[in-house]
Amino acid sequence: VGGDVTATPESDDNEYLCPVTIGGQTLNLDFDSGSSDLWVFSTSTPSSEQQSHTIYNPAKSSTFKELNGFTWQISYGDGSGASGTVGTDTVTVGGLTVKNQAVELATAVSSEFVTDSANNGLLGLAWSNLNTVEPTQQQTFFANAGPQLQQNVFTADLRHDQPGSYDFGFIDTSKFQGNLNYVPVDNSQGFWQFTVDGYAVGDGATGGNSFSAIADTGTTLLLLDDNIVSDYYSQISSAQNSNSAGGFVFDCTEDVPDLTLQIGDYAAVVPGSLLNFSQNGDGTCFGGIQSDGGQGFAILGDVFLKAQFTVFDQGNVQLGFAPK
Ligand SMILES: O=C(CCCl)NNC1=[NH+]CCN1
Repeated sequence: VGGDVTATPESDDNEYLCPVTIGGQTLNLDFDSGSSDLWVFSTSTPSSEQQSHTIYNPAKSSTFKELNGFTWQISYGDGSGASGTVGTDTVTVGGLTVKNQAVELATAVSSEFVTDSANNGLLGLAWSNLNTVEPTQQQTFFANAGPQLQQNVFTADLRHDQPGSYDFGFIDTSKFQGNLNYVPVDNSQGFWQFTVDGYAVGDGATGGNSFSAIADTGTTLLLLDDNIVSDYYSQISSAQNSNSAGGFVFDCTEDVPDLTLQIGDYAAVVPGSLLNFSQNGDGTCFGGIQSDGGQGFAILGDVFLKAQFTVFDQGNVQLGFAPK
């Protein structure tokens, strides 16, 4: 048994939304390999915060069960957050069904979520030890689905300004070129965390120290150590770190170099076209590479993942990458 679901980018590829059916009700959720809670806008969300969101109504689901007294509270790397209560229901993603899946109902959401009306919640795809439900931590959809999958994997094929897909339980070899390159994952912090062995800017030599990174579909950009960020933007003459823009910007007319991350034997190339991320409206453009804020690991978000086909292998605790 497996599932294939379309991942549709919001404007500027800010995030990717996928249809999920919960107790017969379909909502578009942000699939997030950097967190492990499945939460939704619901009838428990204050009406002032519901705005034009699609909400889940547990009272209309014949399979919903309240987990009495259970709560959750999450904060994300970008400072956004949400909290609420918990129940279980039948959850279906691309034809793959999990019964008695923990579904977290938002009773409070931060402004980033209120104003993002296309996003009706998140489906966490990191490891279950990151789940925030108390008093009893809950399993992710992918962890619960594992036993019924032919291969205990899910894959991500995110694309620039066009629909991509997530597949659960199988690897579609038509979605990538050549062979998959696997690296071991350290899931002790709950992330899809692995080691990057070096980097190169443009057609320069590969150098630098090895560093830790997480594969995170829930983060928009490619967040790296400040030294690498400075080295990269030193190659773009008009680049500057703009407080008002919130990061590095450069003239939109500039030729933007590729970035290559050396992952074991695999040279993961992120083309310059993806690194000129968005227009600021004043002739400057916002870079797809920005600082990771010095938190000790890099965050390889959608800007990186758009350039690779990625296998999240729960069975063997490893990640696989291939060009597309
Ligand atoms: O929170 C993180 C970073 C973990 Cl280090 N990624 N997931 C996410 N979801 C919404 C915004 N960001």
